Amino acid sequence: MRVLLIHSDYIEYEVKDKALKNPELISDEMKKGRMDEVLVAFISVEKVDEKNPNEIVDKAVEEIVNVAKQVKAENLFVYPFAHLSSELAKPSVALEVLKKIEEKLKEKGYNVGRAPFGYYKAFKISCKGHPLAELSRTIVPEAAKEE
Ligand SMILES: Nc1ncnc2c1ncn2[C@@H]1O[C@H](CO)[C@@H](NC(=O)[C@@H](N)CO)[C@H]1O
Repeated sequence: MRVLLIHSDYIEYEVKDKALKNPELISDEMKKGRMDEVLVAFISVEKVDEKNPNEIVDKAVEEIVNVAKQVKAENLFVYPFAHLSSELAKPSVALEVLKKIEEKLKEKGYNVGRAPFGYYKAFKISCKGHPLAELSRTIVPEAAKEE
């Protein structure tokens, strides 16, 4: 999994078109969204993550929470982003992983938003620009490390 973390004044998105034949079913209210004072996690779920999706979810949650504590962010935003890797997991696995990350972050007490999966989206983001405002993480299942 590849994660790009941007500590932002805000992020806003607008769904434009389907990018998959069967994108996530969404309500009209999910077609646009905005979150302020937010740590945004752009996430590419990778093929190697299919070896142990649950482990990847837990590791990603741990990494995101670590950064959230450092930058004192209480609002988190999970953004499906298929552009951080050339070896993507299949959409069915990726969506489940992203939903579980959202769920577990909420269980830890954060306000969590998530952009719809499987769409082309316009988005605007305002990076805060401090030294920890732009970070990236590569997360790999233990099983893959032994190969
Ligand atoms: N392995 C994966 N990890 C994360 N997101 C993934 C994915 N496979 C599919 N998606 C979602 O489907 C859209 C088309 O690839 C993706 N759309 C995007 O990445 C938008 N930024 C528009 O390009 C994304 O919503």
